[in-house]
Amino acid sequence: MTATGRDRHASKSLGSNLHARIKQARVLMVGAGGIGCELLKNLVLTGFGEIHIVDLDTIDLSNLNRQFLFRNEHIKKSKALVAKESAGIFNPNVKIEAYHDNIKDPQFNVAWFQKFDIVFNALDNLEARRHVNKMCLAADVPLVESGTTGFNGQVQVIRKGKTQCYDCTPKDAPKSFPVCTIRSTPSQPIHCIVWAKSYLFTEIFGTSEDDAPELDHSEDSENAKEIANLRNESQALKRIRESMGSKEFPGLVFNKVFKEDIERLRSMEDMWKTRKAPTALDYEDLLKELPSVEKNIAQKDQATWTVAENFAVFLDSLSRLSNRMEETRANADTGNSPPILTFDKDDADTLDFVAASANLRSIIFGIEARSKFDIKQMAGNIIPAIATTNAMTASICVLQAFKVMRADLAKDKLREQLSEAKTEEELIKTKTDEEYSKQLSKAKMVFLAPNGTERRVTTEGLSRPDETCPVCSVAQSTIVVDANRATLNDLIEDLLRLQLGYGEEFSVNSDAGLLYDPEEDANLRKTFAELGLKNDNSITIIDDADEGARVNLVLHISEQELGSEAKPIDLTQKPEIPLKPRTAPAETNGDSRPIVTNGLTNGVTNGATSGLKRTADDAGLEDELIRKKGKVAAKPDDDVVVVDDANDGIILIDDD
Ligand SMILES: Nc1ncnc2c1ncn2[C@@H]1O[C@H](COP(=O)(O)OP(=O)(O)OP(=O)(O)O)[C@@H](O)[C@H]1O
Ligand SMILES: [Zn+2]
Repeated sequence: MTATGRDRHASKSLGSNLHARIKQARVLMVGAGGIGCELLKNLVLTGFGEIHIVDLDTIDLSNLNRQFLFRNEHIKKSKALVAKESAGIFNPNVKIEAYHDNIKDPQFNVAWFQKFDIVFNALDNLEARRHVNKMCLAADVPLVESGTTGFNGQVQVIRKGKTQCYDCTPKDAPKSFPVCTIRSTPSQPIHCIVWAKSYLFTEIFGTSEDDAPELDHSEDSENAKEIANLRNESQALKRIRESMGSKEFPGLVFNKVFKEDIERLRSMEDMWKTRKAPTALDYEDLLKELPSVEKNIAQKDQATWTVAENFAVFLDSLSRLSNRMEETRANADTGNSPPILTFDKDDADTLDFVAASANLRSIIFGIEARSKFDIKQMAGNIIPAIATTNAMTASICVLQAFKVMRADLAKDKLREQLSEAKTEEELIKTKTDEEYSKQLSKAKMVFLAPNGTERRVTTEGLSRPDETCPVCSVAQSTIVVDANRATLNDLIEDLLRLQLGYGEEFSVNSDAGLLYDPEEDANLRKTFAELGLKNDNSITIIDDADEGARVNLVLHISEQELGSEAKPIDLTQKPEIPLKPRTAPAETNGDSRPIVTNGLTNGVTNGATSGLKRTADDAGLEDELIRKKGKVAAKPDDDVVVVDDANDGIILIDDD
């Protein structure tokens, strides 16, 4: 298709104004995985002028079934760079920049985010989502946040000061299990799988179970003694680890965890009054059965293995992993931290070990064994990623972005008209802001959820920011600092007291902790450099005044050498710092108060370990979907809005 042909159709569909804006837009897409590949295709084909892609990962075989920009020959190459190459071919008019980096890297600072008209998140973990949310708030750039889990999907438009941010609604921490259930009283296959993955595997090949998020170590007086016993067991296992590589090693490990520990547990008779007591396994007996086991049993991943088969896979994978540890150790440079292995559902050696160990434990406790295939899903916490869910979600992201851009357009147009009419600047600000809110209220929170046997798209108006949200209900500004000259006292006296009118009761905090409060004045004479405050760091001012306290103020540091006659520290722009809300409106948290309250009909607005697959838990999706489903299901979904203004385009992009 020629460029003009391409433009003609897009312009007709979207309207010439929006289309022109899209062609000039510079957008950022964070994550080039399942949603990202679909989204990039949409952005490129729509004709967004300049697209920047950030992804830290390389392409894996398991990505190819749904991340259609990647092919076999791309395995191990950068996702961002390959996505750029593949999608670039779709539309030569679009400029694409790719970064094979972590979005949390310091090069992607607030000033860098400010270059974009809109940001799209296509991520798979809470931490990165939270980071981009914060950066977009600091840079005052609209964010389209999205996530999918199986058949469920969600898209949310986030705009500073207008809508809820990603952190306005609490997100659940990943599921964890009490340590005693995992270590002493398992009753389900998942308990044995978590034991194999987060305890046995990590004690032998990793660091320590203390790091495993799936294990809840909180003690109460009743289980304190058992937890102490379990610690001793772990210590004993650590000692066995030292004999890795020796002939005795497999027998020592097996006897420890499948015999001695089980016999100790069994001897605690009280525990087994209401439960079936475990039965230890015998290493020597099982060795005798080995010759009868098929050689390629580990490949039969759909079958439920017998005790002997599990034993065979256990020994074989233990030996494969031990050899790998030995090799890593031999190749490691001196001075490095000790070599460790980490569980990866796609790493056959680690999966075989976890599957066989989990099943041996299940057999001991009279729990049904599972196939390796099932265990892979459960250990990887996997809800299968569904290509069509990603595709639908990615298309909704773009439709929502259109609405955000239309709000910008409307605001600019009104500003132009008011300026021509020589309207006062203050009034222009109020009017254009109202217009922006009104237009933005057409954007929606969109849910994709299976509803009975039918899959449906449902929407909900966006809510106003939560006034108690610690992330978005703060004031922000940037300060220029000559770090070798500016002292903490300059910040406090000149900037906070004189320019911003702070009183006596406030504190200054950095990521490292408290820098100043009325009782802590030891740092006053220190310079920013001496305090370790650098470019792109931020400090938070917490107002503790009894009366009229203002919300927290976050100041981003822009380090610059300022001439000796210039002030060593200054604000780039005077921030507006609203008062803290008087009462915490906890009961309104998560409701959908419209972002505009002036009687609009479609009210509303405002308000989903890298490399690991997204789960409902860490994507923070499932609860929210369940919470909303009942409410939105009743909405009629046959509202059709036909727009046929030449400048507004003819396709239907409204979904309310
Ligand atoms: N901090 C980060 N910086 C940059 N990219 C990130 C960051 N965290 C996650 N990502 C990227 O976000 C993408 C999310 O995509 P997706 O959810 O499809 O995961 P995936 O790893 O590609 O596939 P799988 O579903 O097998 O986990 C991944 O490509 C991942 O590398
Ligand atoms: Zn918030």
